[in-house]
Amino acid sequence: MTTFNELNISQPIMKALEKMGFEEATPIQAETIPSALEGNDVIGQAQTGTGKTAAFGIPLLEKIDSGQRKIQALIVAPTRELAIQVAEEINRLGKGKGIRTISVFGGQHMERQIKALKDGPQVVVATPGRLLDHMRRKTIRTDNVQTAVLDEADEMLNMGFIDDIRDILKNIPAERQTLLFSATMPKEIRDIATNLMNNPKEVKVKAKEMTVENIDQYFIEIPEKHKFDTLTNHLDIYAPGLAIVFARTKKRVDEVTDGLQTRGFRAEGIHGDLTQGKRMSVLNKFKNNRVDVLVATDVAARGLDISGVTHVYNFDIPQDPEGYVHRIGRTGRAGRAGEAISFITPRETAQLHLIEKVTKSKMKRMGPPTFQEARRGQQQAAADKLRRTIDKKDLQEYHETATELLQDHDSVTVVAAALKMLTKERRNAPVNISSVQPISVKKAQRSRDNKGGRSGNKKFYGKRGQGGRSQGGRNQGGRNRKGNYQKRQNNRRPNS
Ligand SMILES: Nc1ncnc2c1ncn2[C@@H]1O[C@H](COP(=O)(O)OP(=O)(O)OP(=O)(O)O)[C@@H](O)[C@H]1O
Ligand SMILES: [Mg+2]
Repeated sequence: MTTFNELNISQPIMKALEKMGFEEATPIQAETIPSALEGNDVIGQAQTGTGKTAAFGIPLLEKIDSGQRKIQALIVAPTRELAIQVAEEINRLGKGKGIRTISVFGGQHMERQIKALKDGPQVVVATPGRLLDHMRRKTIRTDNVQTAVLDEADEMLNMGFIDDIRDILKNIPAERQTLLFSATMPKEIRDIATNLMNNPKEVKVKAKEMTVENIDQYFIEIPEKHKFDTLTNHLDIYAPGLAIVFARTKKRVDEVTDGLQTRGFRAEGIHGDLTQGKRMSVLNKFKNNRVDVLVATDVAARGLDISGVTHVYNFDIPQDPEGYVHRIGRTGRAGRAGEAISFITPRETAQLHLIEKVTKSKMKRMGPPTFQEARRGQQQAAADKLRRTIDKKDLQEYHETATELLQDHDSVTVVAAALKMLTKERRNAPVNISSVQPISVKKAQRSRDNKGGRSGNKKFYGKRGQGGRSQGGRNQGGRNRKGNYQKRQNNRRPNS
């Protein structure tokens, strides 16, 4: 256990940490902060939800001269919502030191961003495409940048973003400190990373599995055409707090969302074809519990820190193991428990095994829940409602009517009627989801075996998403909480 005190952190930042409820440093923070404070380049790898943001945020903030209203640190993140979220956390950490952090990303008015940039923030968090735009327009000047950070580094150095990242780094003074963080770092990507850095220290928090151990992982083997009913049955039985459902394409996200709404769930979809305004409003509703199920492409797979997510569903199995790690890492954050349920079609069992092998974790088989079990789940939810009402103990004025009812009927019948009225009748309208090809493991495996060469890699990763440019980020979130944590995770690319 390491306290922040032992890490030589300045008073204003210590105060911020206290305010945020951080009592002790997480392992990745304990291991990277001292090295980064010494000025080293660092590659930091630790599981999802283990505080990597503060691990790079604290050292970069310590170096900033808040009297100077010039950009001194640049953080690059793959999606807009993540850029927003990271900026929020860095702002919280740096506020007491008078440091201002803003985010800039595609899909937002340039003029508005230029105005914010003129205000003299010392830290800018950006998606790559928009950052390059600002660099070309000289609305972002890099002469005073001392620290460059790639959050979700393996994603940023992947096919979609690598060219932009090279251009960005070329424009930042060579004496800079470079910090790279992610829950996953495939070897071939690490090699690329090392070339862009100055003798980096590699810190990998040791963990048995790549995934977080407090996430219970399950798989359900089912044919494609039964996925949707299985999903709604499962949601009924286990009544998650907040759930994220990952689907492979934007079209499937739309279809699953529509289907869930038809069946009475408070669901919304998020993917890269939506306007930025819509993306933000959907995410905000999800964070404020006005939406219970977020259906998403991989645009929501990385980095997002939303408290209250208890279940992650892989409606479609991800294309690579790193993607799996990041997706399921949206739950089980900062030491909390979570569940991940992956739907596997019979032809995708090889992909399941590949994921298990690479992540060194095991998914337990679960039978598909039946409609009867789902009905029972709905009744349980009604019974819970009844129990909560009983607990409130303000039923006096109903006693007389209740007694009358019990004179005419036995108590079980009366309670059964009340339950029937409270049970959410699931509209069982048929829902059709257009089918997709099963994931072929051969392709993924081939490129994995073809280590070393960028071309092999390209083939593998090239599938996901085209063109790295401001695909989009998003998300904010970042809530602080006390105490315990856990870690690790993996990643993939927002093709949405
Ligand atoms: N030392 C700490 N003590 C308690 N909570 C912390 C601590 N450090 C970070 N947190 C909280 O833990 C949560 C996860 O942190 P963060 O988003 O930085 O994780 P991450 O490692 O970047 O995950 P991912 O790999 O998914 O991006 C956040 O809500 C953050 O505020
Ligand atoms: Mg992160």
